[in-house]
Amino acid sequence: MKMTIGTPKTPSSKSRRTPASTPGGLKVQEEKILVTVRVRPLSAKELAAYDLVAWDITDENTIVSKNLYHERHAGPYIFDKVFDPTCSTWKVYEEGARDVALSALSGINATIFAYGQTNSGKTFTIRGITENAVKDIYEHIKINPAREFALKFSALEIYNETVVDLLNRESGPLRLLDDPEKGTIVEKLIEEVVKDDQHLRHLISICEANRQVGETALNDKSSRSHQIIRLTIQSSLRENSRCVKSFLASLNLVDLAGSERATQTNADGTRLKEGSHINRSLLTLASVIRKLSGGKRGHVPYRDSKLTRILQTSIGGNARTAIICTISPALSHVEQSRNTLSFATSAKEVTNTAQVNMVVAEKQLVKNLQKQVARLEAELQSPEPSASSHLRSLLREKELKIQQMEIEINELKRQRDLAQSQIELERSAHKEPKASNHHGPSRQVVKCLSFSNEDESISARHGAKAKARNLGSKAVRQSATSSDMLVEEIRKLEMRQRQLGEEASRALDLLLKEVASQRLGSEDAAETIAKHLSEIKELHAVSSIPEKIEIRDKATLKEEIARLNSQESNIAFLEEKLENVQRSIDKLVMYFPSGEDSPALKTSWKKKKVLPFTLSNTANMPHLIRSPCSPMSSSCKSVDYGTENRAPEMNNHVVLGDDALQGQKGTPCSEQTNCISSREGTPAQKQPSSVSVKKLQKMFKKATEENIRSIKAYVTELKERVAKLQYQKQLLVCQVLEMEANEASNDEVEMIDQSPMSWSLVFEEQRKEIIMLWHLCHVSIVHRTQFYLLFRGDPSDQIYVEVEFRRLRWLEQHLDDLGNASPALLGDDPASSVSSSIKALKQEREYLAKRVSSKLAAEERELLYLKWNIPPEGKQKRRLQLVNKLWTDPLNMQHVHESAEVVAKLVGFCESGEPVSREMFELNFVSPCDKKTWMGWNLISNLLHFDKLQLRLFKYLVEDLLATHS
Ligand SMILES: Nc1ncnc2c1ncn2[C@@H]1O[C@H](COP(=O)(O)OP(=O)(O)OP(=O)(O)O)[C@@H](O)[C@H]1O
Repeated sequence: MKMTIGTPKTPSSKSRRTPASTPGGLKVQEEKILVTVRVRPLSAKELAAYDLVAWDITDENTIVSKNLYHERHAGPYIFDKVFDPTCSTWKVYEEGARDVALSALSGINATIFAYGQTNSGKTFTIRGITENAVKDIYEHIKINPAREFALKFSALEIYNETVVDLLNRESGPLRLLDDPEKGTIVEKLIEEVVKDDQHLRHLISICEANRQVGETALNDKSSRSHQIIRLTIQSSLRENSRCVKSFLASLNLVDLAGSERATQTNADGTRLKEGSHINRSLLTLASVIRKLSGGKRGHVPYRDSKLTRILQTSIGGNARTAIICTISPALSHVEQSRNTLSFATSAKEVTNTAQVNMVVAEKQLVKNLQKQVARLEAELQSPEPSASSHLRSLLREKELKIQQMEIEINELKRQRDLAQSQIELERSAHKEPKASNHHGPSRQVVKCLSFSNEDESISARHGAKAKARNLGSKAVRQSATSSDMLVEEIRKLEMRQRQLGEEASRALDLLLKEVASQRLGSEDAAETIAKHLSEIKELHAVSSIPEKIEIRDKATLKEEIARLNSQESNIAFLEEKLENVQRSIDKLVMYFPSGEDSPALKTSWKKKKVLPFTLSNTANMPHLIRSPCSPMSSSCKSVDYGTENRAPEMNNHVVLGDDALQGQKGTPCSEQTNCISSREGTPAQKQPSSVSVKKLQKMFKKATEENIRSIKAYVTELKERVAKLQYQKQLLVCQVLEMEANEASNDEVEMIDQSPMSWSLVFEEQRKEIIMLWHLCHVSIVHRTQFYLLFRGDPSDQIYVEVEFRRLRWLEQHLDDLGNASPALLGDDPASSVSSSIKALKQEREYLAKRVSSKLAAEERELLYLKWNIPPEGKQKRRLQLVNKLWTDPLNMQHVHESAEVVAKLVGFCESGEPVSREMFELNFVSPCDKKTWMGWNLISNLLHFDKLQLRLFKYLVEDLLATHS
């Protein structure tokens, strides 16, 4: 059967046949391999030997042996073309290779083989084909400016079944690898990007020079190897187009080694070996072709040789293939020529299935289109063909808009009625001048953060809600009152800051006493502590705050912000001092002999959570910030249940209370002399006389150790509270800024109205954005959970949601700008902030994973693993896998909700059963401790880090604001 040859649409092409596969078409085109025969002229040697011409070419497709000696007749052999000795290489290219070769320009793989015995003219022919193909390819590129072409060149040699890179012989033997997409690939084969035709010709010449050649009896420069030159062509339309725009294909130009049998070369051992290898590749090629030409299905031995593995797609695969068989006309080589023609006869029966290869993006495009088609088909078959998902979503959108408009109309109507009734009131007021002003500031609702204590805040909220009801559920903010409230809040915070400072001083006092009474550590330690103490006291003397504040106008508020900002350094100083105290304690703790920290002691410490001192905690607790979920709660409980200091061993009665310590001052105890005088008068004395002095001594030591540890825990707690304070202040500043902004934009409109309905819509939108921002900024998932569960769209949530949204937006922007870091504004190295946020989040997840076993019952755990698709076996622990899945899909609200539920369980959020105050939200960033771990502090550190970034923004904004207003 005659084959059909496709041709790319090139103006220079003498297109005679219908293209097998149009560029861009996806159809798989079946076609036979194009097989031609070229008979070279008799060589000088053959002429000299009076060799006879053994073949007749009866027409352009037929060759037949002359049957000179009336031997068995061979032929006629019919091929796609038979070229006589007078044919030029150009003609051979035009009629036997061109169409196939140029298919590569339109995305179809192409391979041209030269097959024949040694000295028959393979190299001569393939060189000519290559030259002409290069010329045509560049011609085509030139006349197709709309497309962009990218060419890559590679070349290899298979010699003795060893693959060598012809562009880099030194790289040694190359391995063949199987790629699921690309098929067999040659590992580490150099692919040179071709700049132009000259460059390409240069690369070809390098390969020629590098080709393994050897001398045989038949051909002085007989090539003993197979050479494959590969040109990979990618082309795409320069302009975007909706149609398929990018093709990728390879053109292989294959010069095979001599097809004769090895023995015929009269070679020595070495040659035999080469010959056998050559035969192995060629024999495999022949058997592959035989198998495929027979039309039999079954195993095709492609993998039996390197040559057939590499060129697998070219023989019976996704490629267009042409084989030019070269023969000598000489009678002396008639047998070999017959073999070649017999091979060629088989080859022309092989069918290839070429198709246009598109680059991945196009494949994706097609996949998408197929999906779309499938979806549309499904929709067509659905019972409601008209209600496509797109239409439904459009409809929903419209409905929402209508709802919103209705609300707005109602609101406008209501306002009109209100205005009318106010006019009425005004009129009647003129008539009754004594009428009191019922619409004064008391009716205005102020949304504010209240930190004083829970009772206060709750009542404030209730009050606010009651007022809000009076105004018909209208949330109104008015600047003057808000300013007063805010400044008051700031004052409260500062009071608390001072209280914290005082507590820190007290902790230091106690530490000093402990050091003095127990003679712990060195004198240096005592001195250092005394120094810190005086510094803290000094600080508080300096930063004393006026008790009563009078806020009358905006200017005062701005001053307040400026003052507040200058106070930051005091907080930082306090933090630093607490750090120093911490270090002093650490030093002291180091003085204990290592064996002291017995497991029994540890257990006792963990279980009892006793505080050694009455401290000032009991007295101060009501004034301190508490939160049901804050780390404070655990320590508060321990204070409530008693601050008695129990010695860790037995139920002895050693009490190291504050008073006891006071009494011990100046009565140092010396262990070496077994003296227990410092404890005289303490309940320890009441122990039975059988208690040995040594035992008592041990007990004292342990009790002292506990005291120090308690102070340490206490200082930690103070540090956490200072951190929270810091955060609250920043939130306030944010509120102030927001008020200022609102004032600026609403100078004429004094009141900001927002109906509860429109707020709920805004809330939903803003919450979604916040969730996305949390994800992008790697915010703590405990924080996300608490925020998510606390703020569910109540009108009073507005300020919190706005503040959160605002700071996250800034943070996101800041993270975005990392590449162009603006150190002038940001100060520190911002890059570290991203990585540390990610690190902190990772730590947090690890911490939460540890809590899975203790916080969730086995059954509950299993259910969760099932629900969250956690396999029983995996590289990571299941609990970590679970936690790692939480809060990872910000677009899926169900995922978000379920994540929040799991995290809430893990941190024990709200597990105390107490209602959680929104106003206390910012105190709840720390996971409930469990003082056993340091996680609480880790989280707060994370938070601090986060806030420091914000702080820079606030300062910048405040300065900007002040500058604008001044
Ligand atoms: N059609 C042709 N017209 C003129 N000379 C030719 C033709 N074909 C081949 N020759 C000449 O015949 C000789 C052998 O050709 P060539 O080296 O291409 O053979 P080959 O089949 O590649 O041999 P080997 O397998 O040993 O490499 C060369 O000198 C070449 O110039």
